[in-house]
Amino acid sequence: MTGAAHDFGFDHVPETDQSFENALAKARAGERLTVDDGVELITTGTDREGIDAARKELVLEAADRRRAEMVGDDVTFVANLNNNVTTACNTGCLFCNFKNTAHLFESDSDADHGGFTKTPAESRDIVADAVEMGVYEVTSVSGLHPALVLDEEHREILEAHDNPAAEVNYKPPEAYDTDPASYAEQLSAMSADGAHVHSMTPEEAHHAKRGTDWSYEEVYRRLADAGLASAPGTAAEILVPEVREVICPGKIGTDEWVAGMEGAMEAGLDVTATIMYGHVETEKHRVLHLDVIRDLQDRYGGITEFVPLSFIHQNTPLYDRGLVTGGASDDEDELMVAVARLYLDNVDHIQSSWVKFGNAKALKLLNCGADDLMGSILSEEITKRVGGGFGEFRSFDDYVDMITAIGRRPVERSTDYRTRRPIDIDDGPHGPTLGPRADGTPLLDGRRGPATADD
Ligand SMILES: C[S@@+](CC[C@H](N)C(=O)[O-])C[C@H]1O[C@@H](n2cnc3c(N)ncnc32)[C@H](O)[C@@H]1O
Ligand SMILES: Nc1c(NC[C@H](O)[C@H](O)[C@H](O)CO)[nH]c(=O)[nH]c1=O
Ligand SMILES: N[C@@H](Cc1ccc(O)cc1)C(=O)O
Ligand code: SF4
Repeated sequence: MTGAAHDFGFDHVPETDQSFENALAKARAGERLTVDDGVELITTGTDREGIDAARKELVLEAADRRRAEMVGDDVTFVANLNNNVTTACNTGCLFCNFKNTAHLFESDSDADHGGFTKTPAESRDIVADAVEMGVYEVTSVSGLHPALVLDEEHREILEAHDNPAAEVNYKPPEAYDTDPASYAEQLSAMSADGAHVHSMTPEEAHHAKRGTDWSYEEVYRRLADAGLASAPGTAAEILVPEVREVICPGKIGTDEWVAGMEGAMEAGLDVTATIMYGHVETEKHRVLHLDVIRDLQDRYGGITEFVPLSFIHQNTPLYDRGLVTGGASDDEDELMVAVARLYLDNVDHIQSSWVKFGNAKALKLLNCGADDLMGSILSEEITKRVGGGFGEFRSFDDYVDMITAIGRRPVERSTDYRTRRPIDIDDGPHGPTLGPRADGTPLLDGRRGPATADD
């Protein structure tokens, strides 16, 4: 926990009855790891202060070998676009600078908040342009706007409350400059041109069922009927209550996050899973988090990939209030990816996120256990707004250059990884072929991605 500026008095500290050597031997033999094993590997031994460089190399090597055994040497990526609907959110997570307080979006506020809300028509136009360019997937994650509801039936239920703003975090669309309409209308707009819509984190699904007794399965079924194809497992952060109390006291708890993911899988959707690490948590919390994910996957099996999201600290309340002094170190990033690969023996794909790591480190992580290099993205907002400086898109030629530079084979994939196309590296320039309108034409030729709508 290099970033933590305080002793938070956590109950979970990295102490074990295991030795580093035994944990490494189990990892190399492909045995299922315990939490203590994971802690020994991610700390390079609790018997030593700090990270031991030689031991770290042994852990990375074991993870790289496991990656090769599980999924081979291909490096995958997807042609995708981020289309986030709104930045309005009152949840107040202390690591997030994506959101803006929702009352700033009200018609009677003249504050310049710098955020946005899109109407379904605007979302549709943005996605249609991207699909025309060859994009396969649209990833959409949004603030919990008080006017956003699941569908019209949900709106009626919320409006029937005596004081919906106080009781169920609901305000009518008329109160705002821009009406985001319902999740169902947004999903229907984003899927209209044939894109795979990857959206609705468990936190958003919780917002989409507030004030009702609907199950997560029911909610995700309705969302799937409206056009949702798979769900991102963000909002996970660190799935240990004592950490959530510090960094996101307004968010759903660990059990609720798990229930949301179960509901999505019960509704037949694929999901991803994430961890956001490198802030106040200890190495023990990181491994406890992996244990929650492995257990969920044992029971449901619908997690297609695990995405380690390294905390970007600039412009966040955690940093501004002096609770952290920075994010994870390079060693911590490498060990997070490696131990995720070794611990999650039931999740095939580990993603290296260039948005969070930049190109050089993202490539290095492909030799530490990761096998997927995310997506073209075209317009990235969450990391950019928080101060991350690694840009907003990667073209297919960028992907081919980067992946061949480390001696691996670039493969375009579908969101669910079930369709793959190895890229013929001699046949450039390269473009997507799996999207509904993709014909191999390059996604971008040095120009910026499609425009985004702003309030
Ligand atoms: C911004 S939220 C949007 C979706 C929805 N409001 C939710 O919380 O699920 C999506 C994810 O972005 C990630 N994120 C936000 N701020 C971040 C930061 N400073 N560094 C790294 N990841 C961050 C978190 O993991 C969060 O769950
Ligand atoms: N790692 C990040 C992602 N990953 C999402 C992927 O690009 C893709 O949607 C997923 O692999 C499913 O196909 N998205 C972000 O916005 N930011 C990231 O850091
Ligand atoms: N959009 C999230 C990350 C994300 C989204 C979807 C995923 O499947 C995975 C990760 C961010 O920028 O932090
Ligand atoms: S992480 Fe999501 S819920 Fe939390 S403040 Fe940011 S947008 Fe809102």
